[in-house]
Amino acid sequence: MGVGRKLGKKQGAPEPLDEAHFTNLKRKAGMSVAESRAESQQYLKKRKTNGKEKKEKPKENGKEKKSAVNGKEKKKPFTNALPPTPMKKSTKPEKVPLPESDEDLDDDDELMGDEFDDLSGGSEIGGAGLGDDFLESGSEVYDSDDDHAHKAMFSEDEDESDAEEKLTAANIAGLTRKLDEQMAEEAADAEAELQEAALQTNIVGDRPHILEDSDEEGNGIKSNALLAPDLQLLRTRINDTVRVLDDFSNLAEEGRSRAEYTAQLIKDICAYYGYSPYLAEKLFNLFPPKEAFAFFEANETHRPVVIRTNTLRTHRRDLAQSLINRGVTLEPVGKWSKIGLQIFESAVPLGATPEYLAGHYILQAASSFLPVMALAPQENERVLDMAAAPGGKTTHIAALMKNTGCIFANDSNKARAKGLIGNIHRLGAKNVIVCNYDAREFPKVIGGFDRVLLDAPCSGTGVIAKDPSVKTNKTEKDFLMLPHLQKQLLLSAIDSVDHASKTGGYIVYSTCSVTVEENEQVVQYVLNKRPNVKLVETGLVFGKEGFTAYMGKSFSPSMKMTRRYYPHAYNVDGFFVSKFKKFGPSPKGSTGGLNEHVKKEEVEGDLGVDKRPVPETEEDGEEEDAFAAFDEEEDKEWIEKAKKKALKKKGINPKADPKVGKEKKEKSKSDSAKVNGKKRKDT
Ligand SMILES: C[S@@+](CC[C@H](N)C(=O)[O-])C[C@H]1O[C@@H](n2cnc3c(N)ncnc32)[C@H](O)[C@@H]1O
Repeated sequence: MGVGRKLGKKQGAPEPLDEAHFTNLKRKAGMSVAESRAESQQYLKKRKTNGKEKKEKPKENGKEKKSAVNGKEKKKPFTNALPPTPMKKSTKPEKVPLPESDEDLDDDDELMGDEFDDLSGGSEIGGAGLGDDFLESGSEVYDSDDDHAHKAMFSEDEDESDAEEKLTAANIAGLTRKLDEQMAEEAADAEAELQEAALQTNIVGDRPHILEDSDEEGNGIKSNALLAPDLQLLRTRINDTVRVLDDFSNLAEEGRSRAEYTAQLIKDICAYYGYSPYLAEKLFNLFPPKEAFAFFEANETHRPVVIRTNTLRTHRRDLAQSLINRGVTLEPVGKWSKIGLQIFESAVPLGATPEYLAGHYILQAASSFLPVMALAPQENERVLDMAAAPGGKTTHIAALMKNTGCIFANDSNKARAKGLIGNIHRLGAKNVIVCNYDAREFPKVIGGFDRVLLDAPCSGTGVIAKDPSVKTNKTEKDFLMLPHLQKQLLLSAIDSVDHASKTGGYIVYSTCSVTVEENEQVVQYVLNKRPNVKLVETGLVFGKEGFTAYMGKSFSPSMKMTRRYYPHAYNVDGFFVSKFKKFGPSPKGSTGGLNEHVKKEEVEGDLGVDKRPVPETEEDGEEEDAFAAFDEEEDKEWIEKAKKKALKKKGINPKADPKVGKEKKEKSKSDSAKVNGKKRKDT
C-alpha cells in the first residue's frame, strides 16, 4: 500500500530528488559523466564569493545531516501549510502493491481528468499541515497523546461513545505518534537547510553568482545548459535563484534583471523536473517563485491514498473497523469530509477486499469529493453528470441523494461509460441512467435539470504526480483546444438547468487542472455569454480563491468565489471548483455550446471583464438582448481558419491564396467597424 508522501516540509527547501531521477535526465541528454562533473565544478566555483567557498552540508548515509546553525541544532515547530509526512514502516503489516483504482480506467482518451484519481502513496490530508485557510477549527491531525482526539475521530458520522471507536483510535495511536515525531524532525531539517543557505549568503557578504557572464563581444548572457550535470548542483542553483527573486534588491547581482533570473530558473526547473519549457513557464507564472518551487516539488510525490465510504451501503466507522481488522492503517481524511478515509498502510490489496467487492467504498482522491460537495444535490432532484465516467462523482451524488430522484450520468466515451456502469452496480446506485452523448448536445437531448455537474475533460496539470507524462505532452494546442471544448460544454451545462427549479438551479464546473485558461477564463467566458447565471459560493471550507486578475487580464470580482486547490498547499490533487446559480432562462432557441464557436482571442484569454449589467430579476434575464446571440462573424473566422488549414495540408501557402487574403482584409475591416461601434455604445 502506498506509504506517506513527503509534504511536511517548509516551502522553498524541499529535499533533493533521488539520484535515479537525475541519472535519467543525464541519459536523456546524452551527457557523459565527465561533462557532468565539469559543469558541476564550474557552478560550484562560481558560488565562491570573495574567494571563500561556501560549504555544502556534509552528508550522512546519503541523507543531509541535520545542520547546525551557530553550533546549535535549530528546531522549529512545524509551521506553514505544508502538511507533514509520511509514514515510514514500523512493525505494521507488510505492504501490498497498490491496486487499480476504481476511477482509473484504461483510457485512450487524451483528455485527462481525475480518471487518474487512483492510488498513490500518501501522508495525511486535512491535517495540521494544511494551509492556514484550511479550517478555522484548527488541526485535523489525530494526536495519539490526546484522549479527546481519540474520541473525536469518527464523531461526525457516528456516535462517539463506542468501544469500536476506541479500538480504531488505538490502532492508529502509535502510527500518529510516529508521524508527529517525523513531522517535527523534517520541519527542523527543512528549517536548518534554509538557515544554512541564508547563512552562507550572509557569511560571504555577497550575492550568489548564478547567471553566466557576457562573452567578450558583450553578446549578453549565455544561457546555462538546460541540463545541469548534477542533481545537487541544479537544486542548489534553483534554491539560490528562488532566494534571489525573493529578495531581489539585496541578493541580485548588479546589472541583472528579474527576467534573466526567471529565465534561468525556468530552464533549471525544466532540467531538474523534466518539464517542457512551455508548460514549466505556464505553471511557474501561477505562483510567486518560492511557491512555484514548492508546487513543482509537490508534483514529484504522490498524494495520499483515500477511500470514500459508500454511505448507501455502510457507515464510515464500520468500514474503518472492518479494514482495520484486515490490517489496514487509516484515519479520517479531515473534518471537512464525513466519508473519507486516508489509508497509510495495508496488508491487503484495497481493490480486492470483501468490503470493496461489496461496494462499501471506492478509491477516490480527496479533491474529487469537492465538486460533489459544492453541487450539494438534494433528495428527489433531477441531476445531470455531464462527463461522468468512471463514476466516482456520480456514485457520490447518488449516495447524497440517498438513491432518490434521478441522475443522468453521461460520458461521450463508450468504453469509459461501461466502467461507469460497473461502478454504479458495485456501489448500489439505483437512481442512475447512463447515457453516451457528446455532452455538447445537451440540452437538446434532455434539459430541465435541478443541478448539473460538469467535471470537465482537462489537461490534468493538477495531477502531474499521477501522470508525469503531462510534463511534456501538453502543448500550446492543448491549451487552445481544451478551453474551447470546456466553454462549449459549460454553456450546454447552463442551458440544461431549469432556472425555475424549486430546490436547485445550480451548475458546478470543475477540472483537475490548475491553468487559468481552463478555469477562470472558461468561467469568465460563460459569464459574458450567459448573463442569466452568476457565480455563488461553493460552500467548501478550504481552498484558495480564484484569480480576479492574471497576467494583465482581469476577471469578474465574483471569481473570488471559485476555489483552487494545489498539491503543495493542501496535499490534494490540483483542482478547480466553481458554482453557478442560474436565475433566468437561457436565450430562446439556445442549444447549449455545440454551435458555439469560441473566438481565438477568447480562447487565448484576451477577455477582460464584461461590463454589461447582470440582470437581477428573471424578467430582466428574459430580455433576449442580454444574451450573446449567435455570431456570424465568429463562424466566418473559423471557416477561414479551416480553409487555411486545408491549404496547408495540401502544401499550399495560405498567404499566397488571394482569396484568403481578400477575405481576411474584409474581415478585419468589419471587425474594426464592430469594435468602434461597441466602443461608441459603451461610452
Ligand atoms: C474528468 S473525467 C470525468 C471524471 C468523472 N467525473 C468522475 O468523477 O469519475 C472527464 C470525462 O469527460 C469525458 N468527455 C470528454 N469529452 C466529452 C464530451 N464532449 N462529452 C461528454 N463527455 C466527454 C471523458 O471521456 C472523461 O471520462
